[in-house]
Amino acid sequence: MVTLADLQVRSLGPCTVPSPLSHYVGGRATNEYYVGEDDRVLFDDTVELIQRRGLPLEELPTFETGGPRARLFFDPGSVRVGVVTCGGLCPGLNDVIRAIVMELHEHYGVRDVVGFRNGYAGLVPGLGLEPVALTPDFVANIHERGGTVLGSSRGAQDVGVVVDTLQARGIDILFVIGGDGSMRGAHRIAEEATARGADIAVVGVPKTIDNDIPHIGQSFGFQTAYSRAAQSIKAAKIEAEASLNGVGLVKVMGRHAGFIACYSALAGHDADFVLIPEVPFALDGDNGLLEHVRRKVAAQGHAVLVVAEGAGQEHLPHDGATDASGNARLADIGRLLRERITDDFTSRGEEVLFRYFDPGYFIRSVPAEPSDSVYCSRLAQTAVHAAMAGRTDMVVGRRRHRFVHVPISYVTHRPHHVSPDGDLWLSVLESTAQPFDMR
Ligand SMILES: Nc1ncnc2c1ncn2[C@@H]1O[C@H](COP(=O)(O)OP(=O)(O)OP(=O)(O)O)[C@@H](O)[C@H]1O
Ligand SMILES: O=P(O)(O)OC[C@H]1O[C@](O)(CO)[C@@H](O)[C@@H]1O
Repeated sequence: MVTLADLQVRSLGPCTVPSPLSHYVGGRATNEYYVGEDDRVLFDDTVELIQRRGLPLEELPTFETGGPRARLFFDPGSVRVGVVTCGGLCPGLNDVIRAIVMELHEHYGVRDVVGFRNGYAGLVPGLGLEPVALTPDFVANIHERGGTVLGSSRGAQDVGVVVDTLQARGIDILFVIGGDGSMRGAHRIAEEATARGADIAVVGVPKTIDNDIPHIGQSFGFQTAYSRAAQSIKAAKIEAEASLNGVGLVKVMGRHAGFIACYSALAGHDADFVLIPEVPFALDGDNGLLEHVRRKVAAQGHAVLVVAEGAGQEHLPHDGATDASGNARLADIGRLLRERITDDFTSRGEEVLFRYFDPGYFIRSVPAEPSDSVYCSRLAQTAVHAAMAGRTDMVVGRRRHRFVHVPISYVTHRPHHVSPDGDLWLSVLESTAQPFDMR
């Protein structure tokens, strides 16, 4: 008998290795084309990586190609599917939910899909969070709204209890839409299911507006988020320009990575300073930020700063506080900069008009823009194809225009960072290092 274990993604290993896919339950999707069962993608950046490390050519890592398989592991007529969204919000969550439901319904004829409410908490009995039936009617217009119709949450859940619930409800496939924490949770659920001998496919669609997930190209919702942040920067510019000695500061999200700050600044060319977690900066002294801001205002009459929330943490006291999921609570760099810049001008007897913008929750709660919407749908479709073909413990991603299957462990190690020197290749190397070292 074929089990999920026979069908798993093996992204590490020689590209000549025969596919592990050799037995199937049967069935066909109603798609017009099928991905060859052995199709794998070899990316040139990984070739370069391996060559730099001096590893033999036959160990090149490959990624399984995403797309519909001709033969399925689950019977569309009887498969039961669950969907859950966890962690912080992100534009496009509803698009992903909608596309999962529609793909299952339209292309596979799957009728039994439920949404677990408020993240993994919805898989814990006794909290009054009954799953909701996800039908085409229910999801028809949800993409027009920001947020997630399923709700979300942070905080720890017992993986044993979660798998108990999946088994009790007869769930065969669980789609997890969430960030790195959610993917760690998904991995543990997949492991626990395997340990119990339960054929439950767990497939992730990675999410974060911070865009710091390695191996998947840009994360969905990021483009919408930075486009909106760019509007705040534009507003800061207009306010600062119109004032005598105007200083505009825009604080955006980005705990560990400054992608939103950088891309939103690049989108409008209105920012004079962009501060990101990847680049420490001095506040005081001749080469400190305060002096640079003062000079910029003296030269052009105003200045605009964009700061990612994780930047400049070295200048702030930390109390070790964490959120419900154990993520460190950052100290407020925006407030510190407002105080220090204002004090700096005042202490010199100079006037300053400071305008502070924090579009954080606004930019992540809006509906996805069209390009993100399309991307969400394609990720969701890839996830459905993978799950129906019996893949588990994996996420979907788009690397260099190809939709691929990526083992979860690839995306939970070493977040992707802005490469301050512009060396994208090196940042790929960094984000790739951990999985390779694990071999
Ligand atoms: N290390 C972990 N092991 C198992 N499960 C985890 C782990 N970390 C988080 N989770 C689960 O994933 C859920 C979401 O995690 P978290 O709050 O860190 O958000 P996230 O998925 O990282 O998204 P975001 O990018 O918005 O922070 C938690 O509620 C928890 O159930
Ligand atoms: O306030 P919340 O909901 O915990 O989320 C904030 C965090 O979520 C993120 O957007 C990641 O999803 C971080 O940049 C940010 O610090």
